Amino acid sequence: MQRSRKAPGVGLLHAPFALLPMSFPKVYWEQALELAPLFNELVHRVSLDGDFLQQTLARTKEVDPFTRRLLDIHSKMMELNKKEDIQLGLTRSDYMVDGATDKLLQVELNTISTSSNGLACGVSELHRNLIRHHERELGLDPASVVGNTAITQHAEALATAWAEYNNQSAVVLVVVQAEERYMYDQYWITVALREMYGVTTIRKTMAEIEAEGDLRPDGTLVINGRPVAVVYFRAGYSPADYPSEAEWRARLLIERSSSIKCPSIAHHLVGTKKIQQELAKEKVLERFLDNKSDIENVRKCFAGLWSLETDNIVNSAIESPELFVLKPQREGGGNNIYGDNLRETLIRLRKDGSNEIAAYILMQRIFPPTSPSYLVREGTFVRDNVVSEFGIFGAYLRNKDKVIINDQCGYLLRTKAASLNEGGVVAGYAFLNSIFLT
Ligand SMILES: N[C@H](CCC(=O)N[C@@H](CS)C(=O)NCCC(=O)O)C(=O)O
Ligand SMILES: [Mg+2]
Repeated sequence: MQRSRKAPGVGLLHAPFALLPMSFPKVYWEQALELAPLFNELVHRVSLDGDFLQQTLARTKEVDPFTRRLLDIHSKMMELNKKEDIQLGLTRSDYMVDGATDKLLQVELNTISTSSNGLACGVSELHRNLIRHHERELGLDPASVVGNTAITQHAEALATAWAEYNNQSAVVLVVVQAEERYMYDQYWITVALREMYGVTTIRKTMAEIEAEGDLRPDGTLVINGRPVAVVYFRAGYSPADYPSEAEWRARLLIERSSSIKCPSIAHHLVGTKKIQQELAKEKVLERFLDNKSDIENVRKCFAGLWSLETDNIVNSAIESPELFVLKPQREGGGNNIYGDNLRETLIRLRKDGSNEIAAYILMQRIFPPTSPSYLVREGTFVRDNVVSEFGIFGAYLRNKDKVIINDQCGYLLRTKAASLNEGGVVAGYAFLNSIFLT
């Protein structure tokens, strides 16, 4: 409808969901839970190493204007020697079970706008109700559907960060897209913030922040007279979020402020695919994590990750493109390259000999086991053979040397037709799902 995506309550459509929960082996659930605080700590440590971020992304910077703009803001903060005493990271580490080896492999680590934290809770409640309602026919135990703590734990992390900022009249600023199909996912978090913690949130686009935001001499970010304690980015992760210089000025204004950024520019950069690929190289984890078994546990969930500088890998990807995924430094779903398109892109990049290869990474394609499912979209269902991607949200809050929160904070299961390459709910491919442990 005309004003849907702008005005709440107009032109509602239910989010796509799988009709019944998916059985998920407890061993993988526990492994992913154990990894959450390790990835939180890893993201934090890497975000502090500005030179590592700049050097690893230096070649990408030459060919990818979006990443270059992010890096420019990051280097400005380094020049200013800007310190972020209070750091809040709300991340999500996404995994797939590799059918060939039964290993849980990380697809990627998201460090900005990790969404569906709201809707994911709704799906597990919906599944519980359905199973309770049809207990006889289904023969499933409603209590076996794993509850989702994502709303309450995200609200708790944001409220605790707000309290650390220690200004009673301050607000949480939610940075949103001008047209947002997913606004109800966001609302669950902001309603919980108000009702559970009495914390006020305001929703602004980057353009509105540029127009209405100011920095006080002490660094306080003020929007319409309200000091901002926390900036919660639910936009700003894609070039589409920066249609003009105004949005880039807004990002810089936020970074220069004393507000707690979720994420800071450094935290944001840690979530790029190039950094993911660099961290998978020999001995790199040892730079950031101390404990041997932690390093072991993180490393064993890494899939194959390569830059395009390694000829033999590019050759095998050209020969069998179906075993790889070609990834640009983009977030939000729908950006990855598969199959024949992957082969053609690699051949073109090789022929051009251009350094555009630094804009991409190659990743081992993971083939999870398939199972039947009923997928519900716009009130109708289809039965299909599906695969799923399992994400654990992470919350990390630190004030100088004090780690206040370092925990998992809920889960997201996304299910899609096994025949599809791309995933993503907002991107229009995947369906929200929940799990029962087996
Ligand atoms: N509109 C933005 C959507 C933000 C977004 O797409 N985030 C990516 C990671 S960057 C993500 O977490 N996707 C999980 C849900 C999916 O599969 O679509 C919001 O509400 O914040
Ligand atoms: Mg992502």
